[in-house]
Amino acid sequence: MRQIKLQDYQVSIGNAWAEIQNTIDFNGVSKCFVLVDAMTKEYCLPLFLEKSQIKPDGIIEIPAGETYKTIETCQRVWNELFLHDADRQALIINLGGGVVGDLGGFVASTYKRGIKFIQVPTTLLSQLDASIGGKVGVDFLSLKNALGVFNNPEAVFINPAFFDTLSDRQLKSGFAEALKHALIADRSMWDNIKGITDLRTIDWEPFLEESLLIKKRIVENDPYEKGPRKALNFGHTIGHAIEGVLLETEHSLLHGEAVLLGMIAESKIAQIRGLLNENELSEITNHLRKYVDFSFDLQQRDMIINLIKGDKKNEGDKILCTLLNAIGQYAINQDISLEEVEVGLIYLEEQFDYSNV
Ligand SMILES: O=C(O)C(=O)C[C@@H](O)[C@H](O)[C@H](O)COP(=O)(O)O
Repeated sequence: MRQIKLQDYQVSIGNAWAEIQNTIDFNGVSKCFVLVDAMTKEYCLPLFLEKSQIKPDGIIEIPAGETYKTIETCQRVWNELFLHDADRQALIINLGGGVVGDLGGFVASTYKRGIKFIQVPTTLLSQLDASIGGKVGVDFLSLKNALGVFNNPEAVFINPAFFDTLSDRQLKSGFAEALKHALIADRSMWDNIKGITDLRTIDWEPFLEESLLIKKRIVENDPYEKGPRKALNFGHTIGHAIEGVLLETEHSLLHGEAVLLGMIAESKIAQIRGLLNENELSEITNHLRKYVDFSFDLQQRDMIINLIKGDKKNEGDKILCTLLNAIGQYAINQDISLEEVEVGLIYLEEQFDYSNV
């Protein structure tokens, strides 16, 4: 078991099951609820209850999938908490992927002006991405995480044991966030990661720790994303827009898949701006493309552009994107034009020839 200490909470990686009950006891909790979605209820909850020996006062279930990361789903959960007479000493354990963690954290942060919560992320994506940094929220008007707050959990329990419940597609999507951490901050991690050929054989505990230490450094330096934390949004200006547009279509993508596409398109923009050279762009594209084994459709350009214009990082009319200026180095607040976005999207289409799915 490994531990990462952040300013006001701790992340345990590995078998720390008994620590979950200890955290509940330490916090003088009146009632404890476990939030699951339909998938984690079936595939993760039995293992979680058996190993942690927790006896929750209620299991609250929401439907699975990004389309349910909405304020309407929050209302259902708030309603359940009221029905169970949850008071301000109640605590929610969010057992699931990014949607459960982000939405559950938001529900907890706003219920009776805030109750405590614990994150038990079950997907590779949520373990690497949403688990630390305190960003909680929901989507709105197709804009990803448009409503939300920064609020830290009491503790985070990460366990690769849950990866047996993940499909290869989910695993690859989650891996995108590790690729992102390496690309923005660690050239040698990138070189190592390029050597990985089979995600199922990774020794996860040290791998997760290395990747999360990058994120920890960034979020502790800038918890409210005034500056350097924007580095973590590399690939997200274009990625979030693609994800949002495709969300309700038959070609919907997982978050990490959209971020992979975003990282490729944004690397092309960095190259035309002279931040990356041709070789670096090819190296990034050639490695990231190994994880792009899904089709995608970028034809709804106007909608993609509209969502890019609504990105949280923008200021006024300026689209402020995070780009790479070398492998392992980032440049925030890059004021990119719509023409450059178009070049990035065309580059993506050319790489994969998925423009006519
Ligand atoms: O923790 C962060 O900060 C990140 O930007 C991590 C992202 O990978 C993550 O997807 C995040 O939720 C996106 O944040 P948002 O504020 O752009 O919605």
